[in-house]
Amino acid sequence: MRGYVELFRLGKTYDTHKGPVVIVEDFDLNLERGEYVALLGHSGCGKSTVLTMVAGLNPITTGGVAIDGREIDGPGPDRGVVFQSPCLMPWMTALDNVMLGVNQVYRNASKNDRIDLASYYLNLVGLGGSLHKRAKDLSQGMQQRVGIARAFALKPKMLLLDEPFGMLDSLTRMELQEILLEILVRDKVTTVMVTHDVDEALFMSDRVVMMTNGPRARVGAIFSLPFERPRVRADVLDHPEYYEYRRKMIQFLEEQDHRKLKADAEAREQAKKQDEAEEQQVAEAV
Ligand SMILES: Nc1ncnc2c1ncn2[C@@H]1O[C@H](COP(=O)(O)OP(=O)(O)OP(=O)(O)O)[C@@H](O)[C@H]1O
Repeated sequence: MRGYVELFRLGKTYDTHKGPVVIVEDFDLNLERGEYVALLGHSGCGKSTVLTMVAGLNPITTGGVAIDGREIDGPGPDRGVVFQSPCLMPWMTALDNVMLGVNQVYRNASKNDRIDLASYYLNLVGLGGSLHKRAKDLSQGMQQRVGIARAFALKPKMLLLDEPFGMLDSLTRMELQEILLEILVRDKVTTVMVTHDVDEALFMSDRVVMMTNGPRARVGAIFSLPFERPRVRADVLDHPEYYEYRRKMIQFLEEQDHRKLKADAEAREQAKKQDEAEEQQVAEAV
């Protein structure tokens, strides 16, 4: 199957002081237009590495990414990225922070149209009353709202979210999850979200992609979720299959843990045997 977004045999090798390390290998994934996919896996397995390669912010070592039939070769306005922390210009207002990108992408639009566009998305994320507040005077949750408005205002084909709610308190997190879903569904933006949170993945996504532990991490399992859209949190939590999906995801993560512990123990055993063999050789030589 070829998708609207295709990640084909995507791989990343980082150069480290111990030599090259293959972090992600043969990562294959297809997304339909408007689909929401969560990437879940243990810390350090390579989730952000995959996301930043799709964003064009991290050079791809092997394979590639195509969006709407075109292979990417760097960052572009067709992909909006929201990180855990939004990196705003602190001395600029909420509106001007969003205008920064809008001015670049919509150069030919009139100034009023550009202001209307930026204000529209700031309104949608609940910041209609704070357009002219400086970013440094906004709470963390409000700053993240600006980051989300900034990404949407560029009308991207794809939204890439790297733990976007990770720094927020649980009430703000839930509110922003719902706002984000509302805009995403309306604008039909194809989304990949990196998260550690099984419940967040279940509430937000159409499919959850479980990554195996690195090195050489890849897609280990994919869960297609049966919850209807628009999502209502209480209905999702009450769905008869919610806890079964949750259990399967946690089981997958636990199995990865066991495999890692086993692989670490085998590596230690191997190293010990090698040391013993070397000592034996030295003793025999003497
Ligand atoms: N520039 C780099 N050079 C060398 N190694 C790197 C580099 N960036 C990331 N890594 C390593 O690659 C592995 C995967 O990192 P990555 O941040 O993609 O994982 P992650 O699954 O997103 O982790 P987390 O859930 O903790 O954010 C880690 O072992 C990390 O130390």
